Amino acid sequence: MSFWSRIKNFTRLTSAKSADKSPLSLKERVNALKNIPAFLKLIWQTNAALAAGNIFLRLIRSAIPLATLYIAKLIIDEVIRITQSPDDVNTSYLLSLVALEFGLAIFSDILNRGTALLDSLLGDLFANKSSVELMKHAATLDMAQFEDSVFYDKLERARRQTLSRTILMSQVLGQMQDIITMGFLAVGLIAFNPWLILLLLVAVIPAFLGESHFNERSYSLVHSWTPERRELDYLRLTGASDETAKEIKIFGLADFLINRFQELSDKFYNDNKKLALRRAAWGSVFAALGSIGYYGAYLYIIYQTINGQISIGQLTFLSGSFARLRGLLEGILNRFSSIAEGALYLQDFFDFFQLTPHIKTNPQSRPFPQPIRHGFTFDNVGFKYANSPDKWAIRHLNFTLAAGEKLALVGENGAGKTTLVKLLARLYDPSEGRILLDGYDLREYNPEDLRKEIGVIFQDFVRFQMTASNNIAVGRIEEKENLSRIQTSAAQSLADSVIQKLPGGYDQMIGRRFAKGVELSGGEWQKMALGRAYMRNAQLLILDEPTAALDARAEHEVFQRFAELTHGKTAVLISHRFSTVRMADRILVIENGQLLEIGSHIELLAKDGRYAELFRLQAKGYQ
Ligand SMILES: Nc1ncnc2c1ncn2[C@@H]1O[C@H](COP(=O)(O)OP(=O)(O)OP(=O)(O)O)[C@@H](O)[C@H]1O
Repeated sequence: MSFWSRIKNFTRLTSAKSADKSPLSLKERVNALKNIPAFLKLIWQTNAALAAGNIFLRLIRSAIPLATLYIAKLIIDEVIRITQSPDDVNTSYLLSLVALEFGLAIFSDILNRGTALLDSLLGDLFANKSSVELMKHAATLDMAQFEDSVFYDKLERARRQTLSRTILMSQVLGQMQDIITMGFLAVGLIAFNPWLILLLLVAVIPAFLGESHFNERSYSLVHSWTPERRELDYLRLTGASDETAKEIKIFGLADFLINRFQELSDKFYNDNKKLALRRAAWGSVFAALGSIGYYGAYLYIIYQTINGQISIGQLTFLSGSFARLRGLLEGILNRFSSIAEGALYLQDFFDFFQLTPHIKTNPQSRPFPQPIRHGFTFDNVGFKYANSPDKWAIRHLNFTLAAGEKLALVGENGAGKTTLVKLLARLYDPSEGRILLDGYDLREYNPEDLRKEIGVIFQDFVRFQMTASNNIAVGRIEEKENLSRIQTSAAQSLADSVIQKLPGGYDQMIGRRFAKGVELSGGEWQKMALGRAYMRNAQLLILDEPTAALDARAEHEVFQRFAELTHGKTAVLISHRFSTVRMADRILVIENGQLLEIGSHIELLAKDGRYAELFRLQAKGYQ
């Protein structure tokens, strides 16, 4: 088991407040710092050699400032010695010191570039790896989770983290380096006068507290704006994309979208501006305090030099050390608060990995029947979508879809046909009742085994911006190199005639998104999608309005083939066209989520109920 898959064990922290907008407490902020070790482990796991090299170079770098300052002190003292003793003008020691400092400068530059290079390589690898892990984890989650806006906010924040976390990585490593550098410099300063260190701390701490306060405010602001930022992204995309351009132009929607974008972005800008102004004002006050501390210490050192207690070389060493220390300490404290802020964002990242699907593989799962013997039985099935908890999408459904049967679902828009099919494919579990397969609850089977045996083409099937051959192969992606299987499936769904007309044939890129892509018509896309169902060769085939965009001749042909090719297989068809529906063995009429009638075309016509009424209504339209 990789570290990534064990992420949740390392991050048993209070979950960051996802949707609420209240600022985070100090405890939550301190708690978030516990994410840093887990984060460092992730980096180490990404590439141990690069991480070790990075730490090694930084360790060496941390000793260089002290060495440089000390050599400078020796140089100044030597220059003064030479100027004060004209009899001894031997400069070889002086020159060797200058050469040493020169060598150190070159070495330091090489080290700087080395760490920058390792940082960027490691950062890129980390960003790639976390994106991959994010996609992998998202793939394990349930449909219902994708329809939940709180989930989307988490996903969104985690997605943003994958890139910006590389900055946090450099910050954490830089922090370690600076702390060691500071240790070296502090030893020198303490040897001279420990009070100087105290003066330094007093000068720097107010700035640190101010910074952490403002970082926390800024995190809360960004956090609370996640839904609005998602809307901003959506508006930006909708306002300028090939998929929306047509309707935006026809309906003249550009101004409507731009105004909404402007309104939201202005509000965010203003909130941000207020915070930035306060931060700048307080920042100046704290910086002035820091300067007072520094110049106080400086005066003290100068005074000691005038009194002859220390040499000019020591003066430059100490004032240099003090200035470096002040810079370092300020940097460390400020960086500490931005690391703490980064750790809060990291919490979002880990939070996402803590989400677990409800529909899981059951370790004692039942082997999937080969072949299905009796079929699927809906036993008082009811379902509510999590985002509409007050409304039953379907309820009290009792019927059996027998093995080998072709069942058509008929009903008005929103009646619950697609929902029924989604339950059959176990994209969701029923809110009440159960669905049985050959007498056992669907939950007793492994969801992956079930999905392998089901081929569903939804009405909103995906128009993959890929080659023609891949568009069909997605029905059974393991067979993507099996051109003859792809071609056979294409022939069965009538997609072959579409593909033959494409300049690149099966290798033709489809869709407008990428260079040289060819766009298809709605019906042509549908034939491609139908090809996926044949590619699948599953025991249960579900076609959810698969022919809505097909012309009359194509539809007739598609269904004749469908009937021949799925002979003996179980199939569910959803269609508003009764010419198609009547070909099914039985028809289930669904109304407001409930079963109204079920029977063959002949039986339902004889019953003279809703089906007969709708059938006659449509037939009249063709007369
Ligand atoms: N993801 C969802 N979240 C919340 N409610 C949903 C969701 N999908 C569908 N619904 C609701 O569930 C009800 C049934 O929808 P369903 O898509 O099953 O209808 P349908 O019979 O397939 O309709 P159509 O003929 O228009 O495709 C509708 O009232 C719809 O608003």
